[in-house]
Amino acid sequence: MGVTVSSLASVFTSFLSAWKKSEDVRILMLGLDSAGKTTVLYQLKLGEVVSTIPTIGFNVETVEYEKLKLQVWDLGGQHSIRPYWRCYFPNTHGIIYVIDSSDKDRLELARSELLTMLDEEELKGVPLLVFANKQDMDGALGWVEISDALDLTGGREARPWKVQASSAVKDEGLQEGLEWLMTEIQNKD
Ligand SMILES: Nc1nc2c(ncn2[C@@H]2O[C@H](COP(=O)(O)OP(=O)(O)OP(=O)(O)O)[C@@H](O)[C@H]2O)c(=O)[nH]1
Ligand SMILES: [Mg+2]
Repeated sequence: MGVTVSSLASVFTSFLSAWKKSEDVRILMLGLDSAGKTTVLYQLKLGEVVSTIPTIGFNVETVEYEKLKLQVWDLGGQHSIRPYWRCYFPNTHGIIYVIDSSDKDRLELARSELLTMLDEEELKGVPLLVFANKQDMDGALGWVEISDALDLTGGREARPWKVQASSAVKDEGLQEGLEWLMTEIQNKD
């Protein structure tokens, strides 16, 4: 027999990597209501600021990133809708968590909703990008302060994570954050 186990394995590996390249990457975008998720989604998709209303349910859009098609799910963040976030957890490749950096009163709530979500088995090890959004607003906390407040270091978070300063209305920090997330997702495969 001319076919060895190792040559079979290498054919299988190249098949897998070709398949993965063409496969959609599924990104879940979450955060409290009014954090700016829908604004981020359409800034990424269209390169413009759209006028939004609170999302009831979800928006999903295909965002092109290099040669990949990202399927970005933007879920409504209102209190009554948050219990449904979990329905979207399976098969997630990357998480974007959006925080309104000017909403200091709800930073602790944003943190606890994030930690509850990260405890879910289905999201184990999935890379996490946090947008410290609305940096253009007076009095917004900087990304370092947001990062300290979230306190994601330590054993609890066995996943790659990053806090990125952003302004969805000014299109600042979004591409940088997405680039980091995609590198992590691709390194994981
Ligand atoms: N100043 C400023 N305003 C922003 C920014 N991002 C979003 N907003 C505004 O914040 C408000 C809420 O934005 P949305 O994108 O609808 O928020 P959301 O997170 O989708 O909210 P839900 O759908 O209720 O979960 C809108 O008035 C946006 O224009 C930002 O970076 N800076
Ligand atoms: Mg929305």
